[in-house]
Amino acid sequence: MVSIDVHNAYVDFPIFDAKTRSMKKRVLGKVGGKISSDQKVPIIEALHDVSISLREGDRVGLVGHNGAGKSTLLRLLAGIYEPTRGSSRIVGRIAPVFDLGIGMDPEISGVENILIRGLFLGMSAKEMEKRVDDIAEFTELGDYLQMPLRTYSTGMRVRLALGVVTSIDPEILILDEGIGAVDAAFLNKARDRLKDLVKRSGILVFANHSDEFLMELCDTAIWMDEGHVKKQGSLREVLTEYKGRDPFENMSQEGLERLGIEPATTTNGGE
Ligand SMILES: Nc1ncnc2c1ncn2[C@@H]1O[C@H](COP(=O)(O)OP(=O)(O)OP(=O)(O)O)[C@@H](O)[C@H]1O
Repeated sequence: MVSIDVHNAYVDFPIFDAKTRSMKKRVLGKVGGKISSDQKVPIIEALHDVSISLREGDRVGLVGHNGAGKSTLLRLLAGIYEPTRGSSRIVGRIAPVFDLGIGMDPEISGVENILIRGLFLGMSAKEMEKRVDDIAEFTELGDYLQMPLRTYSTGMRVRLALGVVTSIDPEILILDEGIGAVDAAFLNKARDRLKDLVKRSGILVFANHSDEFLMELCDTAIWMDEGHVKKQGSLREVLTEYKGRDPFENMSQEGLERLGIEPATTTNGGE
């Protein structure tokens, strides 16, 4: 059974080369974790006393302002960072998708990159061999799949990367912003594959700034603020408090239809 348990975890980054030269005017900081300078070396407190328990079937969206600690938390949940203090216990095979293009080699072909990227995401060579034709078809890259990756445009690389990412069978799927940054037309095509991917995953943790995208893939959320968990609950509840308005309010007609929500439910006692 997959699970993630984080107890009273802190992640600190000591900064050994912080500049001591003061500025003429003190600038008030609004983003980022707290910087403590009681010690000789300034320390950025990226995560502060975080406790989270996730189980099979949990689909969690991560929201918060720039520097709130979302990426650091994702890295902690993926086992990439160890807590400076506190504990984290992760049971299950993790597929961390922080950057779609990571692990791609420009000198080898598209097909070879599909296989290697799959291994990087925890699949076996045999499993990837079985999936390669389906991925190739999805990307619509045709003969380009035999060409070195350096000949691809940015969008072509994204197609390849998204094809691989949506073909894996992760027990724990950790998705960072990047995946929402692909071109809208192709994302539409990838939407069903992404949804299937999430259905196959034991646990999903997904950091994204788009309400629509979050609502499509997640049902609960965690709001990070200055390195700590400010609120945890249903996605709608957390988004409403974080944004100061109901996320359904400004959603496009198409978005509402896709989520299977009647537009009338978003207005106050509307027809
Ligand atoms: N490798 C690092 N070294 C030093 N400080 C870091 C490092 N990574 C993150 N931080 C700091 O930790 C805090 C949290 O950063 P993090 O990247 O987790 O925020 P975020 O919520 O993902 O932000 P954004 O939405 O801007 O990507 C910030 O203050 C940042 O400066």
